[in-house]
Amino acid sequence: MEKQSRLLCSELCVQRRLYEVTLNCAILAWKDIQIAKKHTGRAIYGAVKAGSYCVPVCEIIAVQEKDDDTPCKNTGKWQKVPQSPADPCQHAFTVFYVERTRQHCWWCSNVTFHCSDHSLCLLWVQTIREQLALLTNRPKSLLVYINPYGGKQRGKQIYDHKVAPIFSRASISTDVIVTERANHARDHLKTEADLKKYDGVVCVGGDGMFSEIMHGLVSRTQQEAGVDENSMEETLMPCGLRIGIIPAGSTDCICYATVGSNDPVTSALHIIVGDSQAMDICSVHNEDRFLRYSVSLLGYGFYGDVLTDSERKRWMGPARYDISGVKTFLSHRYYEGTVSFLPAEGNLGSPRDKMQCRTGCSVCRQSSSDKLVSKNEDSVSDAECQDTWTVIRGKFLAINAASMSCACPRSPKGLSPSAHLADGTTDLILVRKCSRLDFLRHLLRHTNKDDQFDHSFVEVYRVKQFRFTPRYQECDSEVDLRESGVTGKRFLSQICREHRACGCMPSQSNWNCDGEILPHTAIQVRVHCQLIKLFARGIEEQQVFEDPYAHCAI
Ligand SMILES: Nc1ncnc2c1ncn2[C@@H]1O[C@H](COP(=O)(O)OP(=O)(O)OP(=O)(O)O)[C@@H](O)[C@H]1O
Repeated sequence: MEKQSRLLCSELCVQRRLYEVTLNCAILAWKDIQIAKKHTGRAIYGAVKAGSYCVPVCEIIAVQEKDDDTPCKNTGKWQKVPQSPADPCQHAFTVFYVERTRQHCWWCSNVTFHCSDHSLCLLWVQTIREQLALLTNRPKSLLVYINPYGGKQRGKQIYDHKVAPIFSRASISTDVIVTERANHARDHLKTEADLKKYDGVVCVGGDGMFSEIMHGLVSRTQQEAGVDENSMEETLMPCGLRIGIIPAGSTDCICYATVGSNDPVTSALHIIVGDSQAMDICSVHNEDRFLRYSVSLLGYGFYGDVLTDSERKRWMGPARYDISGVKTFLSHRYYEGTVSFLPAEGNLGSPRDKMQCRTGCSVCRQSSSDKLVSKNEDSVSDAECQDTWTVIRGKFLAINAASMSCACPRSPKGLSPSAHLADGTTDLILVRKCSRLDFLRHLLRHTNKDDQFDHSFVEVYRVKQFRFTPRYQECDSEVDLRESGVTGKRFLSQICREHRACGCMPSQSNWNCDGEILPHTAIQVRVHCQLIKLFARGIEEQQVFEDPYAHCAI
């Protein structure tokens, strides 16, 4: 058997009749190693037909020596390669790798190489393992929280059947905690978890569960760094551990917007290959009190009302959002108040830029970090920008701040298609009072390709900070000056100026903060650039999926 040791390269190449494993230090080539049939699907078949095939070794998940006495049971579809007496292939190893399928989904595929020489097989296995061990961005130990009640209550089942076997295949050790109550994961992360033991934290659940994990991790990091979360002026400390999301909720918006699908296996594979996607976080304060963090949508008016109504209909399951949506649309309520904001620098683009990348593909991430560098070089501190605050007063059907596209299966482009995950900004969308028909036209554009901002009653700004004060609280401050008694103050603050005679309650909505209702309507919001990292890579461009050479990662 001829062994060759040449070239430096990080690829495993398969060529027509000569199969070569090309790893970091050597190409090992043997003519008698065969791909075990074309049973793993069109990727390998296409590769053999096309004549050559190369993709980075970094998307190999694992390699396993195959015990020839045990028939391969991986998918149930596998057949052992028939062995002829003239060509006995008694030894084999299986490479597990990422295969891209449709709609941004990944699949764990495998291919088995057969060889007559046992020591050769072992050398391949050992060399591939050594190369995998060099990939230090891959997690080896994870802390997993499962919400057994999220979505259709299948979180535990999804983890046990779809995710745990691939983690184990990739030799990732896990500590699993099945939550027993709301905020169990957040509190555990904040106070008890021994985070030094782990390379990442994984949540199995929906957006609410992700929010718990994110709050726990961000708060813990600030505590350890001695940062006061109640102060709007403090610069928050970025978290060291990455977060993985295994989708098992009702909407799974954050997973969808960062990975491109809500498929648990795809998310597990992104965790295994050690992807990293930075993400901005908005802190929300009411005066000097920290309320919550937000990563996706802060919505007052329409989206606040939909959430408030849907919370009363939890028993309906995911259908509650549709019913509450229709009800809220028909009620057509508008709210008065003042929005003030600090616009982002011009080089960070505009929400009306043509959509290029929804979430930060590698190209976009690069350009974004370039912009961030230039921003730092300019040293434009928030303090220097204080005098550029813009103030808008009016009657609004909706005030939305989208820190990411908020794309989901219902709205494939999302609320703000060009919003970037990690550029330190949020897109502030103001929908002014308009007719029901106009508002319907605007809402429908979330579901098609038309420009949803192209209406006279819609304004959109890319901002770094914003504040909202509802009209009745503006009255409040005026009343404060005149009233000295606390009781009187509280009473009058509830009464709308125009309706003093009738004493009716002023019209007010709630803020929907990533699916949670905030207890205050007057809020101050500040975007913190790249505060956390996810095990994700943004939505890959479609060509990656359409390229026949990119279907498999070996
Ligand atoms: N063991 C538990 N019992 C009850 N509630 C829990 C438990 N664990 C977590 N929770 C809470 O359940 C809420 C909803 O969970 P989750 O986000 O996983 O599902 P969902 O609401 O169906 O999905 P989505 O948020 O994507 O719409 C979260 O806010 C979380 O705090």
